[in-house]
Amino acid sequence: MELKYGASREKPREDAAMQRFRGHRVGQFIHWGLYALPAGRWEGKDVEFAAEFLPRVAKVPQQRWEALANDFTLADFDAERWADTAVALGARYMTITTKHHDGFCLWPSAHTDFHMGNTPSGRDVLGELVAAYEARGIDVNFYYSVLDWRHPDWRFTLENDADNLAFARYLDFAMKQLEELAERYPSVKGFWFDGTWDESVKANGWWTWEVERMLKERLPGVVVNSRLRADDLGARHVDSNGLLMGDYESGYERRLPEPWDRSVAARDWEACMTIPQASWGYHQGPWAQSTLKHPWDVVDMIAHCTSLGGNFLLNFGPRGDGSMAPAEVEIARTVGEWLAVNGEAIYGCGYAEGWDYPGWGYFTRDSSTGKVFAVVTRAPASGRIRLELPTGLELVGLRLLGSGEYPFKGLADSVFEVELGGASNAGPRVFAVETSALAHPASEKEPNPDV
Ligand SMILES: C[C@@H]1N[C@@H](C(=O)NCc2ccccc2)[C@H](O)[C@@H]1O
Repeated sequence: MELKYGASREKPREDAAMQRFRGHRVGQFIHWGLYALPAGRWEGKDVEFAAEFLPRVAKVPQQRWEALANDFTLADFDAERWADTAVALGARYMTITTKHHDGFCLWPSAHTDFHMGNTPSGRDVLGELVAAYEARGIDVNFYYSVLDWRHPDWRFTLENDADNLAFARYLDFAMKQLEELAERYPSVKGFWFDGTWDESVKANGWWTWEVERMLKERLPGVVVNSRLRADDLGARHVDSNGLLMGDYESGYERRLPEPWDRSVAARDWEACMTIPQASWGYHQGPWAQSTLKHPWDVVDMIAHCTSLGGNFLLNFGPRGDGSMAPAEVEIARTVGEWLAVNGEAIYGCGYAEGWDYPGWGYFTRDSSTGKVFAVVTRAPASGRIRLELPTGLELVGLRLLGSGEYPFKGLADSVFEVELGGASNAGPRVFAVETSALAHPASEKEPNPDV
């Protein structure tokens, strides 16, 4: 059907900026704002919900929440140290919350009084972060919440003309803030929009289309997530013709494509993930701190995303004083050490066409060399994995990354077995899989009939 505000293309972007973003595979998400000060605790009680939702869940009066800006001293904020955490993680890009749902801005915005300029330090947090990360060759993306609990013209629904007039003023305010971000920080590589699920935004697909157009006009190459977009009829992420809006699908929040499904690989996409079970902002309570993910589970998620052609954005929630939480830094270090040895199977890699899901982990393929990797994240109890190659291929070499040539046994045409031995304390093993065409015509693999 004819859409004025639908998808702007039918196929994935193939320009250099998008190829760069796609090849990054691993990003660092950062949620930092006033919510890091109470850190999930209000009036002496732990609020067992996402820390960045505290003002809503604890029904904090607006003035009391705004007063937190006076305590936002940045006593231990050091952009260089944050950027060093991204290097330790092996992240190739970082996405920072410029403004979350509470409306507080990490830059001195000319369009509101609720920003860093009106805090004791007055520091331009965004400016310091862009400089520190880009000095280390890490691209910076901006998260921006369209949802704004504080702005008087924000509306969840549009019930009457007064609502429409107010929300038009709000959309104008948000557009001006986005123009301001593009103007002040022109080296930014992408925008990650959030808070676009309400009826008010869905009824203004034109505005979401205009935002994407404006950013791409001012910042050629900039990458925009699908979560910004609604079409003429209010369809989100994917328009009413089934075409992806924005440049990559961003619906995977605290979840990955389950079950593993090769159809996901048809689009660019990114999954974002918390380190605690369910808080993006730092939450000091045992409800969050007792649920931190194991580094090897993070590695599994990274390989899962890569195997389906997606990026993985791991979230860090710095504390109220600006320091990174030690437990999160430790996870970053462990994952980064794994990537330092095995990143060859992740960076610049994606879906391995023709290689079935093996169950014990994932196959990935280097998008430029075609080299295939086996990432073993769930070693079977048998201590061995079965490598089933696409029909007509035979295994000519196996290289354990970080180690060297590795033995294997042929069981049948295109079926091989690899003894893993005990668990590795260096985390999931990765093998580079070298194949060649079978000398004799391969017998077709027995298809599994629909029994
Ligand atoms: C990337 C995440 N998206 C924001 C969000 O509102 N997600 C939906 C949500 C709804 C209810 C509880 C927590 C999160 C979260 O606060 C993070 O910023």
